[in-house]
Amino acid sequence: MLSAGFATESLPAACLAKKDAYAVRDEEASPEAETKLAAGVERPLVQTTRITTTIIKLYRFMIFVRIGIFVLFFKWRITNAARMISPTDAGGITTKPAAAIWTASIAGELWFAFMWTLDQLPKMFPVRRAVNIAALDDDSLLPAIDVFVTTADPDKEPPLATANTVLSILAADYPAHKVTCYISDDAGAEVTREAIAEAARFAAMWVPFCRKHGVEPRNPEVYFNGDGGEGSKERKVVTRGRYNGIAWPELVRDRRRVRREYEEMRLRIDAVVRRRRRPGHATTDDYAGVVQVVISPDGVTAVDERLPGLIYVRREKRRGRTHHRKAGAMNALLRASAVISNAPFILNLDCDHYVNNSLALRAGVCFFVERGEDGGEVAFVQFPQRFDGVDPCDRYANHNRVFFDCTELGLDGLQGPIYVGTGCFFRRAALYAADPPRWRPPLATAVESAMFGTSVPFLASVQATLNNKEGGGDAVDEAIALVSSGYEDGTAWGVEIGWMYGTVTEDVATGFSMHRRGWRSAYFDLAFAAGAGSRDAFRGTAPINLTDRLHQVLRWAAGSLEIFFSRNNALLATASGCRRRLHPLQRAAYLNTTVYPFTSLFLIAYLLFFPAIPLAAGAAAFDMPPTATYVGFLVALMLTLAAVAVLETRWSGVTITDWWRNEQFWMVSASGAYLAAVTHVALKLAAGKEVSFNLTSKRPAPAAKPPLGAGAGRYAELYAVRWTALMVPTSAALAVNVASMASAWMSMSMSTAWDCSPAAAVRVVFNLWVVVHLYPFALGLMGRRSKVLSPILFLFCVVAYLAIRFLYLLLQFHAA
Ligand SMILES: O=c1ccn([C@@H]2O[C@H](COP(=O)(O)OP(=O)(O)O[C@H]3O[C@H](CO)[C@@H](O)[C@H](O)[C@H]3O)[C@@H](O)[C@H]2O)c(=O)[nH]1
Ligand SMILES: [Mn+2]
Repeated sequence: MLSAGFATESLPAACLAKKDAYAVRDEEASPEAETKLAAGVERPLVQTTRITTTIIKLYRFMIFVRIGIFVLFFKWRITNAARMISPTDAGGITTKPAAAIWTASIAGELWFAFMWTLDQLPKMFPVRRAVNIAALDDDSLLPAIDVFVTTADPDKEPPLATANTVLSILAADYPAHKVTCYISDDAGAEVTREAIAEAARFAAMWVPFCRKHGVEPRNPEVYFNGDGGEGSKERKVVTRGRYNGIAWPELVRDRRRVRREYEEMRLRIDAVVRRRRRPGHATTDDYAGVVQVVISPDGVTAVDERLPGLIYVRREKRRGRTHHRKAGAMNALLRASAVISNAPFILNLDCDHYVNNSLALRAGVCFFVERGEDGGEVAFVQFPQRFDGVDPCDRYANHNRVFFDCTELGLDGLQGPIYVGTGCFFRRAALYAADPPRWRPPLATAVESAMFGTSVPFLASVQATLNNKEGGGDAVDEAIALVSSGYEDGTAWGVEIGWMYGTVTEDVATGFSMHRRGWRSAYFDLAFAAGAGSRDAFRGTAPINLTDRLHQVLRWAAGSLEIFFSRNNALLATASGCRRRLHPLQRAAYLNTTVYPFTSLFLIAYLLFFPAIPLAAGAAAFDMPPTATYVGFLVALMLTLAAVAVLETRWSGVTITDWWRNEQFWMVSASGAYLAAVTHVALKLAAGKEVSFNLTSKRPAPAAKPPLGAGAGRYAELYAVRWTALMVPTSAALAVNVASMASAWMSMSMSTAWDCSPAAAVRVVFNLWVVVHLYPFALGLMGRRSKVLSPILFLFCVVAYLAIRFLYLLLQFHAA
């Protein structure tokens, strides 16, 4: 479709001319691509190294070996099936249900193989990034940044935490006059506004303190009261090391003073929150827009130290009007900031994600100021999402290590990782539906109000941005008009421009809309690049409670399917008829992130129906004796799966435990939450029922009374069970597989005839495989009792018994 104000007719021609769209180029980047601010910078700012170890080569090789086995397996399976189902075959299956099961299982196996391949292929060419932050030491070289923080519910997102996030941004190591922080309050809550005002007051003391002593992290709550998850020890060591000498007593003195002030701020915010809880302070979803300058972008505080600008934004909400959740909030901020600071680059943080490494902003802009290989073509830079307060075992795979530390690295080697929300830097022009310089026709015409809306100052700012000029102003009144609920009516907002609407995972859709235009993106793990023991750029909170976690996964899965059934479908979407702008493997990755919930349909058949049939039917009617070929294939597939996994952990540095957690949680969520997501989206397609955005709670739920011997403890959340319908299919699967094992156990001890059935042996192995995957789920269901009863012991007995039994069986089978 249209791209902002550029002659679109010439686009396909331009695409054809650039045949090799995704090869690494060595030609000069177009002059437009250069940020003029950084003309005199020592290059390169960003160093990209492809991982070329022997391990990665083995890894690629094993992927192809496994795909080869898949091909052979399915060839065998399908010819075999055709013969088996054929009614003329004497030894074949004759009953209809058996034939149906046979067919369904082949379909399922094909799907699993397809998904595995989609998952692995984009990881074959990973890269690592390093940045040269020191090269941007001269502050005049740094571009301006607007930081967007979104908050939506003061109950689930405590205002104190939001205030701390804001403080960590204000205190980040970046020239104050080049940072403006915008906070979007989607609850229209007075309490949030007051908390922000308190934060601004305290910032006058906090920011100079951080700068003077170089403290980390610059989130005061974590600095003073942090639970030491990431190492309070480290904090002390580092600070002491740096303050060898006379400055140490001074830090202690300052720290005490600032801490006292911080505690007072905390108390004041607490008081505001309590006041709000009283009746009469209910929030509504109907209120006027507010844009309030809390700290003026060019203001100087009392202590004569400049602070970054801080703007509180409450977009207008009217009953009966859709507000498009986070995407709508981000778009409102995009417009409001355009007429105030109009920085060329934007950082998005959710209200719980604070700046944990004060160099994060400098690291982020390196990618935009760079003009080398990716010069001027990087639309966004995603940072890994790291979390505080996750239980050490990471029972529900909250850290998503395999995604952040493998998949994103792989995609980074293929033009661009996926945008997954908080912790991401953007190029403003890319959000205005502009094409990257390489695809951009030279003629830039007027910015159309039909797309951008009718605000003249805003259109002027868009024009300035697209032409790489500065421009902005302090049009606060105009900003209020820009956050009105009707501004976007009849425009291209959410469709072409800004954050995308129509899905609850606006992040994936928005990143995709940029990639399809030919923009690249980057992934940067600051802590890894800076070496062992370094600080993550940002940190946030994650739901460690099974119920919350399942709801989060449900939302992601439903949002992904919404994208699949939208104009942003990975297979169909093109930009101006140019298919070549997306790398095919990048497309595969997007396909993967949008179809994965369908896995649940097959998985539930495997986990629930297939094991249940012999139990219910009572007879081994459907037991086909597994042929040696079949068992051979199974073993080969399992071995190659393990080999690929081990090699993957070796090149990426993810631990085997992380990988295993990931596998386990995959089964837990695929059997419950994905299934619900498929249902939701089917309902949406059939009956137009919207998928709801269930905000993730950032505060631990009030812990239930601890039983004797088990205190509330640090991870009390982990043991609070709140039943939800999402748990039903998974619980059923767990029950069926345990029952199936139990019945096998019983018949093994009762009859000897059964012992010789290899079909039953295969089934028990499968049951066992399911149960070990669902083990974290079982722990979750047991809640607090899981601490007392130690289900490990119980399961271990079952497993040990079955293993011995199985070995015995095998021996007998071979002897016979
Ligand atoms: O109407 C809304 C709903 C949400 N939000 C904000 O959106 C953010 C993300 O919400 P959260 O409940 O924390 O979702 P998570 O699943 O934890 O977040 C991940 O997934 C989301 C997409 O589902 C992305 O938007 C996030 O950036 C990403 O971190 C929070 O800052 C909210 O305040 C709004 O501003 N308005
Ligand atoms: Mn979140």
